Amino acid sequence: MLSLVDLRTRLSAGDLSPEGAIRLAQEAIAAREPEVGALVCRHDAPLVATRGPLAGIAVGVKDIIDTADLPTQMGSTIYAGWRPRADAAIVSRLRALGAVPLAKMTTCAFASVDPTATRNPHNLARTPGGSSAGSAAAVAAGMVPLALGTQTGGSVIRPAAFCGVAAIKPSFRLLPMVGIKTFSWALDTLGLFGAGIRDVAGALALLADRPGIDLPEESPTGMRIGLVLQDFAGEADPEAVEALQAARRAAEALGAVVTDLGLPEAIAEAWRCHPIVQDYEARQALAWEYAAHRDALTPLLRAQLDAAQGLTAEGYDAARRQAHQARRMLKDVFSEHDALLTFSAPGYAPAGLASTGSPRFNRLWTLMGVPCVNVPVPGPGLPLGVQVIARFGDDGRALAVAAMIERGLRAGV
Ligand SMILES: NC(=O)CC(=O)O
Repeated sequence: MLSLVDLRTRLSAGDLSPEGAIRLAQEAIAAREPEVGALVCRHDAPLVATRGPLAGIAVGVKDIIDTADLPTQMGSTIYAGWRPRADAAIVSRLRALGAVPLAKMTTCAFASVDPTATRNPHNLARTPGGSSAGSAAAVAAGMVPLALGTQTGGSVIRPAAFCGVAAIKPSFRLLPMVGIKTFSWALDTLGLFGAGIRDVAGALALLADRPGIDLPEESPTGMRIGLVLQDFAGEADPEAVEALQAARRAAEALGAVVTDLGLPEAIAEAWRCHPIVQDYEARQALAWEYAAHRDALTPLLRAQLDAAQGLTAEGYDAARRQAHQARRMLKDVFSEHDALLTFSAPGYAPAGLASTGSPRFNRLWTLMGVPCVNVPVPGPGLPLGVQVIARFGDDGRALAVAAMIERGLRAGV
């Protein structure tokens, strides 16, 4: 994979030019795209800035995020050829930092659940996950060092786990959602994919203009970590359970105190409320598409919006009250824990391309608005990941604990 940190080191040392770094991405895309299918479209001869902390960094942009110089098609025929007038705020930020938004990446239609044609680079007969399918697959295939995705349920963390890459779904609204097609305004969150935790941390610190988010010189010690099985979300597959235990061992070997933690029922109830909030808002956010182009909607999304027609404002308001109560209770949990450790996905990437997998281990945390980091777990089989979660606004701690666990796992402790 292309490491953003390694590329920046070579660029700073003058061992690599910005044009040369972009060429590395273009060559990798040419080599892997035919079998992976992560891209929707790309610049063949991009303008390459020579100044800025991200000069020479090629970025993949999920195709619900507006770009003024490339079409934004939402993964839907309804928006075939659509050309936004302006860049989304995050794309403008990338350009201001010198980065090159090189390609638009495949997405499930409107960032929901209908699968794309993108294949998992680790096993082309399996899904890369969704809805940020192309972003996760492109980083995993070494095509780009950084990719943007979004998460409403589990669309950043789950594909990152399936593809074996690092990713963060940051605290809610840490990054601007201006210029990104809305599915659920209470949930939609921009996320980042990179080769490793340090790559994602460095990118987020720059994009959010918060240097404190980047990894500290020293790994944190004595971290109090709550290991959460989320049994209300169902069982995880044996390989996911083993990956979680390996992460626990790695954390303990590096001085963390890991305790099994059950969550209060009010938080479990909020997990059940996520789909109500999501689908009630999606019904409004996609009202035009549903009214004017229902037959052109992808089948799973069409069924999802059909079912959403029966949701009530009263039910939506009750779900939001439950989420608010759960967020308050989660603050108490984080008064006794520095981070939580849980599953990133139920197990390996599902076989075939018919499903992008289940967000059942992700959706609660999206509703809570807390920072979530996927840590790839090395192993002989298909990629697996575990999820490190910190309190709202403490993205730097989530990344620091994730980097500690990543280091322990890589060292095989
Ligand atoms: N957009 C989403 O997060 C949906 C999903 O988890 O697949």
